[in-house]
Amino acid sequence: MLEMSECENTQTDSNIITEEFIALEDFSATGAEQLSFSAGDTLLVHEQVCADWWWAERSGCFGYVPSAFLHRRVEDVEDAWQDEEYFSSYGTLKLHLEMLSDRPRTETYRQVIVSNCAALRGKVVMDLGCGTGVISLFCGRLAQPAAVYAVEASSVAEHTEKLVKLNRCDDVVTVFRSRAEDLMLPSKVDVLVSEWMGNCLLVDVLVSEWMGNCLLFEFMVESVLRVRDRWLKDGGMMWPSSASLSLVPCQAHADYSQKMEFWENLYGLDFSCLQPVAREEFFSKPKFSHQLDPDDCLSSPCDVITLDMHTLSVSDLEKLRGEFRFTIERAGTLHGFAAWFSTFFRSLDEGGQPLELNTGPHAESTHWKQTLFMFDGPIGVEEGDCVGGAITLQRNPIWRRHMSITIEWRMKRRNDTTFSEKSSKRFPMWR
Ligand SMILES: NC(=[NH2+])NCCC[C@H]1O[C@@H](n2cnc3c(N)ncnc32)[C@H](O)[C@@H]1O
Repeated sequence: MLEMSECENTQTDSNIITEEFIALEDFSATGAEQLSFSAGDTLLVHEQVCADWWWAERSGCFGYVPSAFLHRRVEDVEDAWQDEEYFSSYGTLKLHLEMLSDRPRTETYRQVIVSNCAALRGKVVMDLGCGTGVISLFCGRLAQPAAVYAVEASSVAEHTEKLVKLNRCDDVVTVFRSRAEDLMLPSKVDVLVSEWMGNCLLVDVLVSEWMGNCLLFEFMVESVLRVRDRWLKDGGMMWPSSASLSLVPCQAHADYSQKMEFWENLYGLDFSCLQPVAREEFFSKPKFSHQLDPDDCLSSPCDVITLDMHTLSVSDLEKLRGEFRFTIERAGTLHGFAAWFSTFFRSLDEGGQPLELNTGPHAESTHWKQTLFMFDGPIGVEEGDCVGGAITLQRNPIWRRHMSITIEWRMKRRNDTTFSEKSSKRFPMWR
């Protein structure tokens, strides 16, 4: 990032304005003339002194701020939710085929309905984001609810109507083609069931063919919470009832070899000057759908963030932080961390056993697989070493389906008494 001194020599770039901007990320001032701020803060920019540094004000304090951390106010950004692209991606069968083909995922929801079928008798259920309606059909065919509201915003809802009739559930299941937040319903519901989870729990990554194979992100959990607050009866059940993000320090020799070491000797030629470019291109963002080999786990995994879906609030989603402390259980190479999620479904029966969908490396593989966060360089580790730190999921204040994940860590070698300096790496998803 440009230093202040270079900036002051470029007065010609100066541009006097008075415009509000939103901070995308936290910024900690490194000098008295700079102004610190947090993600989501509104800053009043008075002068774009040069391309990289602007003179701004926040709550009566003035200082230089890095322009890269700022974005025009959200109302200037059309469609911060990118709903048109998002829902269009679900209008074709491709993504529904992928989800329905995911046996552990779909079978878990079927098991939830089967094991609660007695308690579901006479209940009103909402299936939020029902897609083709498979969960609603499980309810209609395997239990005797009073009513099932199958809510789907994309055009796949036309097919869902037909599937409900074909499977003789139209006496119980009603399809609403609507964004769930915009619904007007005849009654509140006893159970709100939804399959909203994503690769890093909160954000699912879609390859949008509608948008020319560009990546799109879901952030469906906000819709689930808003609908819960409006339509779930007091004491009603959320399925999943809770969700947790798990993390483990891991090896990734294949990825490091194929993307980094690859350039060292290419047909007898030295391409190693491309390694910094490769690092930026391949390791600066999370690697989704990574199949983590259990033998590449260097420690036992731990749950770093747990969400109680009955009490979690939308504002909690802006920034979620979890701490971790791993003891390395066998010598190896620490290439980074792998993450995945688990969801839990409380029983409607008092004392009934909860059900779990675990998408980790030790469970049957799902379409999400795991997510790999690669460090810039590998770290040799020995049994007994310790890796401590924190993971932060910071939602993008502008692009509401986007977030960034920052991992901070320190190492303590087994014979040392103190931890190393803190290392930190931010992985944007996507802006
Ligand atoms: N686990 C995930 N990563 N996604 C699986 C569920 C996605 C389904 O929910 C629909 N959907 C998503 N958000 C909404 C919403 N707010 N209202 C209605 N349908 C929705 C979406 O169109 C798609 O059919």
